[in-house]
Amino acid sequence: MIIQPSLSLSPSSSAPSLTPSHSSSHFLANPHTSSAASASGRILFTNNNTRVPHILPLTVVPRPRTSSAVHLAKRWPPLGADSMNHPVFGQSLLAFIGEQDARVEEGLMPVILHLQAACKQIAAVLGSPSGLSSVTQNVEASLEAGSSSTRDVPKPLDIVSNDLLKSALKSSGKVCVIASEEDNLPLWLNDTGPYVVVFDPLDGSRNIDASIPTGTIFGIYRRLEEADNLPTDHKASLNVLQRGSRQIAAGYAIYSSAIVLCLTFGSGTHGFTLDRSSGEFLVSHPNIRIPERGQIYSVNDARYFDWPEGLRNYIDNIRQGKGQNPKKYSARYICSLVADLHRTILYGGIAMNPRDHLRLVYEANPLSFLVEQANGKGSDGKRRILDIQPVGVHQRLPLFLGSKEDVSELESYEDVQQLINPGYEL
Ligand SMILES: O=P(O)(O)OC[C@H]1O[C@](O)(COP(=O)(O)O)[C@@H](O)[C@@H]1O
Repeated sequence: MIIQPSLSLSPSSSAPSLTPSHSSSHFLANPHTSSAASASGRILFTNNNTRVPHILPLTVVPRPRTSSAVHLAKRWPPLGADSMNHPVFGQSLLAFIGEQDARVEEGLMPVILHLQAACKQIAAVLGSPSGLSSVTQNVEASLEAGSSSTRDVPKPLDIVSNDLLKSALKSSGKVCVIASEEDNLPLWLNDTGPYVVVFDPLDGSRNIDASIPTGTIFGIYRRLEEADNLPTDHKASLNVLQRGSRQIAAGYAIYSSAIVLCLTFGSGTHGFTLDRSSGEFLVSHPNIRIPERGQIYSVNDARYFDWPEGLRNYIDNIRQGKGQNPKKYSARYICSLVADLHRTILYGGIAMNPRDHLRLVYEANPLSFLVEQANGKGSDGKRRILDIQPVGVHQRLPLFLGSKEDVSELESYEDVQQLINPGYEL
């Protein structure tokens, strides 16, 4: 069985197409297309004044078993025999969350399934020529903003991704409130949805024009029933500003040479790779364990001279093999948080941004929860991320994620948070 969104294509459409006017995009559906095409999220956008794309409720469609697991095994030789011999290797996401006892509470399943459908749709748009046509628009947007930096200018694909996720979460019927990086305020959806979802629709989008990997990040909480009788604005804030330790699930999707969805439901972290032939996410990285210690650090070290002494000493030491690990570390920095973290989760080491830049609510908290569930550690350099009480939806902080021993060693230098934050141009 697979679950697919009851949506599809205009009969004439075989590839996603994004009109130049992203703000009026509309998602068209045709129930007669093949399930693989639907599940891979082929999308047609047209200009018709409808801002939020429509995603209809999910339905279950029978599907014969395929040899997808065999293809996956060929694709991931570095995982080794352990992962591939794991009993859930190659299982579909639906089977994984549906068949494993108590892995996911029943009410949460529609939320996860709508989220994964939205991620497939985002991936489809990102991978389409019309998605790439946003390059021109980005340049124009930058010029309009009177700056060479596009940091604060949302790109068309940020907005499209945001709209897809919002529509998906709304359609699930299970979400009372959402908070997105792209929206100033939380959005109250309904009074009875048992879940709260926070998300960054498209992290790393400054890289998009060069086809560098990007990602979607999300965290899920239970609705605070004790706030039910408060005014909407108030209860919306309280619900989205819960401590990260209260998350019941979190995930990210990385859009790269493979599209991988990493999820935790509070008991381990698992990776699912999109099988393009069937359009399904299949278990490819069961029960990920970050190595206790790695040999890679990831940071924008052009900022070295703005760093405090503790951080400079730490990086100087691990580069030279003078840290707790006698091996010399290598540097890797993509400047795309999800991609830098995904590598760190698989290979070990530490990924960081020491300045107040990344967002607590929808970046640091979900990623820390995933990392902890994979045996790693998430810190702001002084405190466990998941213990910090958020005070604002878009609150920023320094972030250090990765192998337990590497993050603990970093913390032992104490003075590791970059306090100078001039706002860099690139
Ligand atoms: O400029 P820096 O400090 O290297 O920051 C890069 C980080 O910013 C991000 O691009 C996120 O920034 P935005 O949320 O402003 O897009 C991350 O993906 C990346 O890790």
